[in-house]
Amino acid sequence: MKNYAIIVAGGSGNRMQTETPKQFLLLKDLPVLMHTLRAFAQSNAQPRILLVINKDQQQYWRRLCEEFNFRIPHEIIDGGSTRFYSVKNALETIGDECLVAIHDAVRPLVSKELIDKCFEHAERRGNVIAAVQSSDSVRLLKDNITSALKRDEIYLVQTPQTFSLAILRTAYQQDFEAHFTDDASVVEAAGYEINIVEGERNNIKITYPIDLELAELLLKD
Ligand SMILES: Nc1ccn([C@@H]2O[C@H](COP(=O)(O)OP(=O)(O)OP(=O)(O)O)[C@@H](O)[C@H]2O)c(=O)n1
Ligand SMILES: C[C@](O)(CO)[C@H](O)COP(=O)(O)O
Repeated sequence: MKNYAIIVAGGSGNRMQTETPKQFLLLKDLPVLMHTLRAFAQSNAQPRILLVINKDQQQYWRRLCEEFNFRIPHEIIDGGSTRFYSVKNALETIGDECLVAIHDAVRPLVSKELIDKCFEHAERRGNVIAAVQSSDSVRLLKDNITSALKRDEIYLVQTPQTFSLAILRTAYQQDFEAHFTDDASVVEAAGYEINIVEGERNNIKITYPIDLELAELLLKD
């Protein structure tokens, strides 16, 4: 069975507050997005890579590929108005039954080992997401009152999130809801139980400027 990877890079990076969207910023002299694609290209799973980028940034990305002599094969898909619609656009281009890993372009430190582990678990169990247990104590704020949660029961969700295409197809037929912040929440709302595998502490999401500085420090030479 063929494997696919949907790399979502259709965001505008409002929280990062840089003129250039964060997925194109340089991380150790290479655009963030190229680190991410390289991890997937180096995995044993060897997925076909579908890269979701906003229409008005596609030309810029092609120019970057020339400038950096970036030759990893990938197909470019138009971005949507939210992450949900970006994923949906990519799913519509996949024909055959397969496993699909969905990954944030802005998690460039993902290892090929984690990518492969997610494909292996999804093959056996239908779906799996990478997540790490909270190392901080956590509290819930509701109706102006805070209460402690049991941190052993709290997982911080990462990507890859890997599913059989059949599950994703069903799930992404739903109407968009604001609480669909990742693929697992979409699939869960369609009635599936979500499986977790241990993610990686290094697999950070570049959201704020400090995350890019951290990624520079964490990236192995
Ligand atoms: N319409 C969108 C919105 C987000 N993403 C992608 O989803 C991932 C996670 O989203 P996030 O970190 O929130 O990125 P942005 O939406 O760019 O950031 P912000 O919310 O700060 O604007 C990113 O790789 C982003 O490019 C996408 O493909 N299409
Ligand atoms: C998919 C995700 O990275 C899992 O942690 C996260 O939900 C994306 O959230 P964002 O608000 O779009 O950054």
